[in-house]
Amino acid sequence: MLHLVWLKRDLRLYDHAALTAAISAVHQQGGRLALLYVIEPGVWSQPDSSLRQWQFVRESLLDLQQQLAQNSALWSVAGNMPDVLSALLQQLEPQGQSFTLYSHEETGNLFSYRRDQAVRQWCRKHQITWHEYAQNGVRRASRSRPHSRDDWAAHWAAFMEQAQHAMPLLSECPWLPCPLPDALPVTALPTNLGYDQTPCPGRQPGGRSAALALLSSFLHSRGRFYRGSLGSPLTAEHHASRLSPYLAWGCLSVREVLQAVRAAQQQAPDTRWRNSLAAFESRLWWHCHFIQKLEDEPLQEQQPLHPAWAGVRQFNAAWYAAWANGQTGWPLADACMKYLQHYGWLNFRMRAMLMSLASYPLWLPWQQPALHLARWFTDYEPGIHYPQVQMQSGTTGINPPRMYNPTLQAQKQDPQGVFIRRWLPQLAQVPDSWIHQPWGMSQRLQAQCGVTIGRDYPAPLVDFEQATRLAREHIRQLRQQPQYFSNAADIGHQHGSRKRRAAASSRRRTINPDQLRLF
Ligand SMILES: Cc1cc2nc3c(=O)[nH]c(=O)nc-3n(C[C@H](O)[C@H](O)[C@H](O)COP(=O)(O)OP(=O)(O)OC[C@H]3O[C@@H](n4cnc5c(N)ncnc54)[C@H](O)[C@@H]3O)c2cc1C
Repeated sequence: MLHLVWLKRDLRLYDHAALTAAISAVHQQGGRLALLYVIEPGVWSQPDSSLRQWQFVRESLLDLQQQLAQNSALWSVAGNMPDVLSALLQQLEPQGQSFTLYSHEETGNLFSYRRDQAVRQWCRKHQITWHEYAQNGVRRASRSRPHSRDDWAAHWAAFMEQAQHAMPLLSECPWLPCPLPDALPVTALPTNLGYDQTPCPGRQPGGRSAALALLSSFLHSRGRFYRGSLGSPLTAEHHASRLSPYLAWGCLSVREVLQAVRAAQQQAPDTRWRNSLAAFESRLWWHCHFIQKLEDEPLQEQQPLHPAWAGVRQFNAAWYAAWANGQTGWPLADACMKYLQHYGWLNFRMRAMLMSLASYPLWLPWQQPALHLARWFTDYEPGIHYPQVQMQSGTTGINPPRMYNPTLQAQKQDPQGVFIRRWLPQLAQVPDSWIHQPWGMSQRLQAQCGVTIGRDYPAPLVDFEQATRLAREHIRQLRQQPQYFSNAADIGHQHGSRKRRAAASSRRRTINPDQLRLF
């Protein structure tokens, strides 16, 4: 019997529930072990995939290969997962052999959701057992345990307190060399997969070794200034943990990071440091809280959570292209888009601002902007991404709309225009007093600074005040639909965090309409 561990978004060996279970089955039942990574053309041709994500995954696999003992078996095979499994069974059956499949549960995009359904069907048809394990605080509903958010926080806390799975003694495992003729050594993996091929010269390197170094630098030095540094793209670059791609692709487990943070908190030399680490810990709770939303409603990738929002906004190809290429005329937004293109990462507040600008003043449907950001995020995590996108574009019905004013944000987060000038060199000579609103400069001043607005740098696509007034009016009308607030109450009941206990008790009956009118 072969015990086959299918690696997906869990590119590590440590704290790996599926690997631990497979090894324990080998010890108890006998048989051999292998790790499988499938390069699925379906995954890498999805419009949310990109070269930068693939490069990160490829580096993570190379790093993982280095951690394996010499004789161990990491198979990498290209193909659709059910076809790969069929080919494997064909090789094993003539020798009277079969296999058991082990993996983590994945809350991925709709493609991976349907792929997993196909794999489940395939396993049933061929009488192959597939064991799946949770890898974070997300809870999968089943017939015996229907979805409920009521005791979710307790479930999350219990999962995070469990002991981590130890690093297995790999040299003692009986590995099975790959019997599939078209398997590739990890060193020969393709180099250029992904739908979007935009280069990303500042991308974070993939792999657990890089992840551990980053975690250590965060816990022991950078993390001290975490709190208070997250809003500005200038400070967040250094003091945010930057662990997101390593969590998204599973080079680190959320549990190991959380337990490391708690240990560091015990030793933190001062209150500032302790508070920063506590703030960081709360983000790890959000991580799972958001992924749970997509787990419970996979169609969120395509449809608004609140049905009243379906088909409300109009696509404007020229405005979308300007937004996606950093040509909106709002300097901080454009600088952020250039920065994201270069680094594959952006701090939370600026992600929220970009999404909000697409959704309110530009009134674009969220789906295209969501795909654009997904492709450019090396840390693309569907379970965080789509619920965040829907939250920032107001389509959940349960979050008050946040219309980030790009000029006010720029004045606050980049008061001297250091970030703006770095990413928009055509504005390098613009004085501080105009750097956040260069369209207001006189012709003479423009000539003095060597920039012509409308030629070297665009004027804003729309007047922000006017456009957001219109957006508010659209929203006001939507909320007059008879079912609007009762639908919102149901959504709150299904996806709400239950963090505010007092509000939670009445949530089933109604959501306070005033809360939704706060903007
Ligand atoms: C429109 C939009 C899309 C987003 N898409 C993604 C995505 O695809 N992948 C992704 O990892 N994050 C996403 N985020 C959340 C957040 O912006 C990033 O997690 C964060 O900027 C990553 O940087 P960091 O690791 O330094 O974060 P830190 O502040 O150091 O946080 C540590 C970890 O906590 C989690 N986390 C932090 N903030 C949030 C949050 N607001 N919601 C949920 N989890 C959070 C992440 O796993 C993060 O790595 C999105 C936010 C917005 C507004």
